[in-house]
Amino acid sequence: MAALPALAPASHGAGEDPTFAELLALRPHLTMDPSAGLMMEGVPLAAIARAHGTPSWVYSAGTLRRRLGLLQGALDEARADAQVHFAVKANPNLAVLRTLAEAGAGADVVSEGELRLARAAGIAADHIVFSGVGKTLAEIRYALAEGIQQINAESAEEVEMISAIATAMGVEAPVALRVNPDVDAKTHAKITTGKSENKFGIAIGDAPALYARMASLPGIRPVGVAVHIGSQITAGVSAYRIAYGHLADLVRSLRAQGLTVERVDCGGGLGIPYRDEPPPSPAALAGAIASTLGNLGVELMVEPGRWISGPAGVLLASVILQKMGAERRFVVVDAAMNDLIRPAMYDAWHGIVPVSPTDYVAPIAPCDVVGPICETGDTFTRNRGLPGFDPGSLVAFLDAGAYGASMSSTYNSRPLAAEILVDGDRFAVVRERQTQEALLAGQSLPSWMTGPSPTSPA
Ligand SMILES: Cc1ncc(COP(=O)(O)O)c(C=O)c1O
Ligand SMILES: N[C@@H](CCCC[NH3+])C(=O)O
Repeated sequence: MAALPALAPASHGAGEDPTFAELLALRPHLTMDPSAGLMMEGVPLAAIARAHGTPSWVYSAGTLRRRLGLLQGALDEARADAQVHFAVKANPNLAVLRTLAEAGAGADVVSEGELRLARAAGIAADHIVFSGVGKTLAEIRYALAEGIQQINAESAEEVEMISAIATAMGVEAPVALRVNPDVDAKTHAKITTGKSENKFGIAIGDAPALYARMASLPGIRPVGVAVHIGSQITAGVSAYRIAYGHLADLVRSLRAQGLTVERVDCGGGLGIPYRDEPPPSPAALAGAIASTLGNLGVELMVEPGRWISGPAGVLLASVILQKMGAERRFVVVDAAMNDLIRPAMYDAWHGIVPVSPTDYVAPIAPCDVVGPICETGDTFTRNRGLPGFDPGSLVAFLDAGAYGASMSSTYNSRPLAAEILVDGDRFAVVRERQTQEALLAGQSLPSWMTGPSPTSPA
């Protein structure tokens, strides 16, 4: 094996990446113990890797509860009295959902699968909102049969579909209209949802006529309006305030038409600091809600995903090897873009910290951290200052509790990673690592193909 060049110490100065200490200081559930190494709550991450292998997603139950409580507290403080509905797409793990449900969260779902998960986690149907731009007939039927709290309709066409299904079922569908306020949330283009060019919601100018139509249709009970302007919003709360202001005007004009508006769904999108972004605080969001919608006498709800679960999770991975390329050092880990796709998809930055205490005192030098997948895009970071790792060293990718496991795939026929919940000094596997057999399961060969059965040993 070619010897690696000596690693020159690299300093983290102003404008550079945050240091390990800075990253950990902002994530109180992660601490560096001089003998046990990186801990999540009371559990050494090395013990989890020993017991259950890598790559593994590890979630802090305490952090889930704490962040839900902080958000709820900020809303209460601002007198924005809103129900918190966790956006299940951010983290659909059953144990995560149960943790949040026990702490009082409802759910925002976008598919029958998410609805079933939320119900299985113990969230009552009348605490669940069904969002999404393309719900199928079967999904709408299922949601109504469950007794869902609210369906957020996103088009005139969908309103007609819901009316027909509800009428045939002999039920009344509680429907809110998701409007598109044409507001720029100043986030990544792939995750902005409130601009007129985006596929989401109906143009706010078309809302009064459609809401009136909803009131005249059989099988529909118009309950209110909804908005969601994008995700990972870190440019302050001014876009929220503008969107909510439009929503408040809409509520007033609907009421002036004699229509009933009971509820306003304020959406999600509150960002988190992955690197050094200044995120809007829950208090600022709560203030924006209270100042625009607070005196309308409507029930309020919010649908955050990332803000609650993102910081609560890490992706724990092992270094397979280090190699020197022609130009740079590559740290090859056993996690890949099939596990955490955010860097490949959005050029997202995730903190990467070592687990072993010795790696905290070793000199650091720039490297690229990559996975084993056969794509150059399978790169978690470029030019990151990290120590020289021995094979088997553990690293943790931070803020992987939202849009991590939920967006993972089996690309390159890599099994889905295990998921583990930490609560105090306990930890448990809450989703088993997918087996190699499971990867093959469900596949079959057509009758005209000959040869050995795919499930018999070669
Ligand atoms: C309708 C809806 N609500 C809530 C969310 C949750 O977003 P976030 O995780 O950014 O809070 C999303 C995703 O952006 C969404 O599409
Ligand atoms: N999946 C995206 C966010 C999209 C939110 C979905 N509404 C991310 O990882 O940042």
